[in-house]
Amino acid sequence: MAEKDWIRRYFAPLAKAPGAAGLTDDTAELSKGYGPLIATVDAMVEGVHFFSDDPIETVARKLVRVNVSDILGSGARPGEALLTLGWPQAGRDPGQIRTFSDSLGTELDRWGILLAGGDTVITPGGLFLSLTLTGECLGPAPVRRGGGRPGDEVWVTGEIGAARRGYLWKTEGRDEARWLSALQAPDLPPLEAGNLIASHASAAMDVSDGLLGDLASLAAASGLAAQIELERVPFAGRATSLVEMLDLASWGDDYQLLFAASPQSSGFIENSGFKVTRVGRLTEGAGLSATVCGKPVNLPETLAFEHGRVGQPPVRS
Ligand SMILES: Nc1ncnc2c1ncn2[C@@H]1O[C@H](COP(=O)(O)OP(=O)(O)OP(=O)(O)O)[C@@H](O)[C@H]1O
Ligand SMILES: Cc1ncc(C[n+]2csc(CCOP(=O)(O)O)c2C)c(N)n1
Ligand SMILES: [Mg+2]
Repeated sequence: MAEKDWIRRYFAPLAKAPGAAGLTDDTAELSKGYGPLIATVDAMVEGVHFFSDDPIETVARKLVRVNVSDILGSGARPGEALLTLGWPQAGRDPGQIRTFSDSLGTELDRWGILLAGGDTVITPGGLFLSLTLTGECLGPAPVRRGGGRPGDEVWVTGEIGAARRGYLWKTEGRDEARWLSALQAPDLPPLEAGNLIASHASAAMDVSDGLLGDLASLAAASGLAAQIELERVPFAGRATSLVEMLDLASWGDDYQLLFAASPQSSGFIENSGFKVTRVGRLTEGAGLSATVCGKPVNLPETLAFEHGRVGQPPVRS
């Protein structure tokens, strides 16, 4: 079996988008709902975003989720997807493509996403994946990082740092095995989080690179300063020291949602039906400052994951 058979057998059955043309044409016609149409793309590379021995099922799940978080964080509902699959020419059984497509199909269904098309290639390197995902805004426009106002409260969904704990377990045998699942396929807030953000957030984004760095980005985009109260952050497990808090809050791979909202919305947000925690606020000024129980803390220079930065851990498999 090769490219054409993989597409026909494994991906065509998933291509439920009305404009997918059964994956037999050059282009897909994308659907547009009532709200503005948005798109995001996130790639995943073996040894950079996942380990070579991660189950192919979780690689498929993570690929979908890292994109869904961007759509929810814009106050939108996921729509249609385009998949790029770069399969290694050696070292990985092509029989895994079937398992990958089964898991991908289940995960796309879970979020109501319809596959519209994609591309399949062989690569001399490791497994490479990229998903492009559209979304339909639930409000009149996407919620941007830059809409925050002075006095807005800052909220985060779910927990922060579970994937970091999974990585420490995998690479150093530190922490507990139970966190590995969060590294392999992050837990996301539910679809309703997109509605909450559309209705109440002045600014929002997903937390992919690290809570502290991402909050600094949101504040900068809004032309404001941000203050974070670290003892309020819903860390996965118990963070017992400042060093641990800073580590969990600056590593990334969380895919939770970070947003700013007027204090008038706080009652509604607290009763959203899923986990959302107030962690800080936006003020006039610039930059990020942090406190623990009211005491200012010094923040490290590096607050987020960044590809290509000197000092980033080496690519590993
Ligand atoms: N190679 C590229 N070409 C065009 N636009 C890009 C490219 N890389 C990033 N961008 C754009 O830059 C902006 C920021 O991208 P970035 O990947 O940092 O977003 P993010 O959601 O925080 O990322 P990630 O989920 O990958 O951590 C987005 O608008 C994105 O579309
Ligand atoms: C094998 C392996 N090594 C390192 C990491 C850590 N990691 C990789 S990308 C990223 C941030 C988001 O990336 P992007 O900006 O591409 O969305 C993080 C925290 C991992 N998950 N697996
Ligand atoms: Mg993002």
